[in-house]
Amino acid sequence: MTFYDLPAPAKLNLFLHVVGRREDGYHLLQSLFRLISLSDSITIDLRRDGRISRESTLTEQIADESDLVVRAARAIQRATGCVLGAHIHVNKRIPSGAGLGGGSSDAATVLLALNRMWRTGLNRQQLMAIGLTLGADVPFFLQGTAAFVQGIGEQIESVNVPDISYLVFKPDVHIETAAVFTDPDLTRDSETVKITDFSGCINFVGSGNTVQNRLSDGVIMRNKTIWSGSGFGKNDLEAVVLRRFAAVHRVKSWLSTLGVEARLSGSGSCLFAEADTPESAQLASEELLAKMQSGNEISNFKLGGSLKSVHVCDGLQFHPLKDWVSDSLGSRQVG
Ligand SMILES: C[C@](O)(CO)[C@H](O)COP(=O)(O)OP(=O)(O)OC[C@H]1O[C@@H](n2ccc(N)nc2=O)[C@H](O)[C@@H]1O
Ligand SMILES: Nc1ncnc2c1ncn2[C@@H]1O[C@H](COP(=O)(O)OP(=O)(O)OP(=O)(O)O)[C@@H](O)[C@H]1O
Repeated sequence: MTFYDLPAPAKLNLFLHVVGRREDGYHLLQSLFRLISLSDSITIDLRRDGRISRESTLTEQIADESDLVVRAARAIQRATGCVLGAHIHVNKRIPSGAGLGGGSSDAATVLLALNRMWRTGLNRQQLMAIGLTLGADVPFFLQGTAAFVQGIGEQIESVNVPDISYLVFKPDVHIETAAVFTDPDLTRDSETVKITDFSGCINFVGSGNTVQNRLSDGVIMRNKTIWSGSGFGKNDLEAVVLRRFAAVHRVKSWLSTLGVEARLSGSGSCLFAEADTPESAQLASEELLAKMQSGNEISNFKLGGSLKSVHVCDGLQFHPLKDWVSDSLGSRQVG
């Protein structure tokens, strides 16, 4: 049996506030997560010998036991006592060390797929409990919709987000999440917010009542993002990342000189900006890439080689495999 080309979509953190720190050093967050169409693709073959093997196009060399897809498969075997195995092939498209949650999303897709392939019968809550042992973002991917996420990733409330598109800018640097969270200058005491504090901003965009502007140099972008337009939200990790990683700083400044206010996702290195439609996102990306290639010096500022890639993607309302697991409780005991 083979499951072909299963999607593992990336996420963006539309805002990310650090509101405290636990005794074990982990930080308490409040973040609005959404899924985007930039996805890895995973193919899984059933193995009857119980072994878990993998191949991956991830350029970074990591041991099998560190790969989140292997860890996810072993975790579900352990939790259910399943004696079946799998060969997992991961085609990476989501940049890693980028704040897009690619590894966590791969793990979530493997949990959803193996639960079905092996007929282990776990429900969503049970998969989410296993997912949290693998990474803080895994439960979000298993929940499968945009969400207000609190704690270190375990408190998840579904929220409505508008159908808009995104440009995701990948600076030429890989960032380790731990390096950002341990920085002494990190803001750790942002005020806590409630869903009602920001839901108005989301509906404002969803109603089509948006601020869009053709900039004088021809780049069609939302001039005021929903967040800067409303003055709501920020990414508390961004100041540390901009100070420590020159490539991110350069890309952010270059975009800013073009009137594009991009924001960091997660602990970076990716920055994102919003566009009203897929067409305006595509057009903006082409215009920005043309500017980059022309090597223009804009406002006395050089981009240099700091921008590695630009991804045009759509916001997703649902994880494509959301319905692969039941929400009903008590279908199987874990342990
Ligand atoms: C910041 C986010 O990108 C938001 O989506 C994620 O929560 C990060 O999740 P992740 O990449 O899975 O991070 P992990 O591999 O769990 O954590 C790496 C390291 O970052 C720090 N860390 C991570 C998450 C968190 N809430 N507080 C932390 O202090 C810890 O030092 C941890 O050892
Ligand atoms: N399947 C995988 N795909 C990508 N990275 C993986 C995978 N398994 C393990 N890793 C390890 O996890 C590290 C970070 O992965 P990933 O790119 O998913 O996180 P990130 O970009 O920091 O996103 P976030 O912090 O938002 O979760 C990688 O550098 C790699 O060492």
